[in-house]
Amino acid sequence: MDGGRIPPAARLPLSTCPRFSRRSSPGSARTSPTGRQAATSLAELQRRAARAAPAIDAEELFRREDLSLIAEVKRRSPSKGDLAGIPDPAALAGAYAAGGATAISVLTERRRFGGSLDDLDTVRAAVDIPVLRKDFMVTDYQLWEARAHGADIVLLIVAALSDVDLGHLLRLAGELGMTALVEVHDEVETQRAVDAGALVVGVNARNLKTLEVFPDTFSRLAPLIPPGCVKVAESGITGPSDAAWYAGQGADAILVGEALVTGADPVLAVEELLRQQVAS
Ligand SMILES: O=P(O)(O)OC[C@@H](O)[C@@H](O)c1c[nH]c2ccccc12
Repeated sequence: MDGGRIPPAARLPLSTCPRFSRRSSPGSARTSPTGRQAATSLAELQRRAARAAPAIDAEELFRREDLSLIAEVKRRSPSKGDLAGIPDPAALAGAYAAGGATAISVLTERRRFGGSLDDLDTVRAAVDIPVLRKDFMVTDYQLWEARAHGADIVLLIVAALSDVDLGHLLRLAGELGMTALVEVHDEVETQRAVDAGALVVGVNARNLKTLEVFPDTFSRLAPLIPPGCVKVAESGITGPSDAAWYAGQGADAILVGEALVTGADPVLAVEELLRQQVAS
């Protein structure tokens, strides 16, 4: 796949995916993928990736724990607007790690989520657990960029990718030593993820079109995911009882953003999520 090629946009609503938005945002040339690509060549990123510390094997860590927690650094979301200022992403990530999080997810998309690659750098420098670059990853360039900035995990959203591109990016992530969290929303996407060879499948309970959360999505799709895969429940997890419920439904990991960035004490919140009792 050509690093600069724009994939079919039709499957993801424009409101959710900034890359496909028709509105141009002033002053974004440096922060948009094409702007960054003009400033830093792929060859330069590849040199930086070669110098970066090797990626941590997050997939293996997810398999080791009863329930792993991926704790998210997220300032804003399209569904909720402003969530938290997060003036010190390093401190927040450090708190998550101190509470026992298995990995940290960092939103790097700017316009809708208020994130940046600077946030990724800051968090990477602050913690020694795996870091997920959370963005709409559709090109080789973005994967190399993630690795050059020290990411261990990348998000691949099935709804945003053709089968060919999904398979290609999954392979490239593996070649770069990174774990791919392959995100699905329905039965068809789950089958596509499995067919592509995904080993870590994230079930996002948030409907991409309406942005509503449907917690039953995980229990509906989990049986379609082969037992050898790591199953991650994503979105709308508000506290320990939700964590317990997902653990009881067979989730190996949960991904939590809003509840952690809006809470008072992130160390305690992470500890409580992980102390959950599996609901019988
Ligand atoms: O803040 P929540 O409801 O706990 O959700 C976290 C995470 O699942 C959500 O941020 C997310 C899941 N998939 C995404 C894709 C892009 C941006 C964000 C996301």
